[in-house]
Amino acid sequence: MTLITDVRLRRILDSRGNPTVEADVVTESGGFGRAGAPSGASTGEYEAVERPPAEAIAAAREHAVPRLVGEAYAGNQREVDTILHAADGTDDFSKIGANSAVAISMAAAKAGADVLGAPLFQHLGGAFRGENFPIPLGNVVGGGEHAADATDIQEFLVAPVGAPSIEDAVFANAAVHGVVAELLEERDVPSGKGDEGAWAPSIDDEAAFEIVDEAVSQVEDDVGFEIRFGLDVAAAEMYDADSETYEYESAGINRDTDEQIEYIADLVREYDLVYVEDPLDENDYEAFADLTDRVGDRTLICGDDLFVTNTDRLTEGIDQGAGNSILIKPNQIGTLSDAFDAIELATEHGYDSVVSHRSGETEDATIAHLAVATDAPFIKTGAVGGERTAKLNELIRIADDAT
Ligand SMILES: O=C(O)[C@@H](CO)OP(=O)(O)O
Ligand SMILES: [Mg+2]
Repeated sequence: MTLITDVRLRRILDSRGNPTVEADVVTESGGFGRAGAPSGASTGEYEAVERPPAEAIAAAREHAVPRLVGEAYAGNQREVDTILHAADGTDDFSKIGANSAVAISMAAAKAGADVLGAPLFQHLGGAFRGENFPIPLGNVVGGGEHAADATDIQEFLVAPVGAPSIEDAVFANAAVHGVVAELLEERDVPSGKGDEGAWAPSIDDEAAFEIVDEAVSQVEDDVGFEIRFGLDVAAAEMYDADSETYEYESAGINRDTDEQIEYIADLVREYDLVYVEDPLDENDYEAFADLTDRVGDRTLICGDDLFVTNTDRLTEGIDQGAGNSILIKPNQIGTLSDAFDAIELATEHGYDSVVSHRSGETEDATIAHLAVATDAPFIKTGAVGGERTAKLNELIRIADDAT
């Protein structure tokens, strides 16, 4: 029933207004799945390769589609993803593009779920999933590669750790986003939004810490459950290999690796941060391990550009004690099966998985299902904005048995 009878690929717009790949997968019995590839701005050096969409589509039509149509079963995700790898033939999807690969992989999963008549999370995770929900990390202030003339730290992320339900959690994050706007206005700081819908004011990181800390406390008092916050430093974007320093442009400060470790450890203690992503350069496992030694017992040290959802890189991290958490972005590695493998390896070794959006997104909500299917403790998918709320609202629907 899930034999694939058609795969169609097209260019659509992503949230930045750039083209991206959308895939439709149709099965013999009329099952249908559609998925769009997201796209990063602060991409890791070791990610699978995103090709220009028109080229990725042409290459996938030539090499992958003929191997799938009439040959593969959408309900057999491993088979679909193995074929995508074989059709590509490289280590990093540089032939058909990780954007074509991930769109087809996710569309096939949805077509498989459609034939089964099951919600996607159940098709992917089994009958006993759907009870636990990830804590949503909501980006409320940001800069870095996601907005010009804003904070050096890329993302200030609200974590409603005490929320009694996913609905309460999602609304709490949106409330903090709203209070941040009020606090900026009180200080006469004008602000637009960055790529992920976070406020992107022209302030330094110190001011951002004060504002987010205050906004979190206000909303915590209102809602009556614990809310904390964390960061995506995206430090690889700040790191200058020649001077071997992290450049904080808005503050006019450069920190060497030891100073960076000390600075982040101090922030963790001062603000009781629950989460710190990419605090150090993507090539520096050793510094990650050092920081994890110091504060890994009280916060998550998460590798995004460090691990790129790649089991080889995660294995290296596990061996060295680098971090205690991994960001999971299916398009970084190219298929859902690969993303699953990374989550399973992480779980086996006590690393928390954080399923994540990209800064360039579509309305696709697959990551909401992936997080529930794998029982991931966190999801990072923004706080507001249509392409972000697509995932958040899908989590609310899953909890309401309405998918
Ligand atoms: O760095 C990140 O974690 C992501 C998502 O927030 O950004 P981008 O998609 O630009 O890599
Ligand atoms: Mg990141």
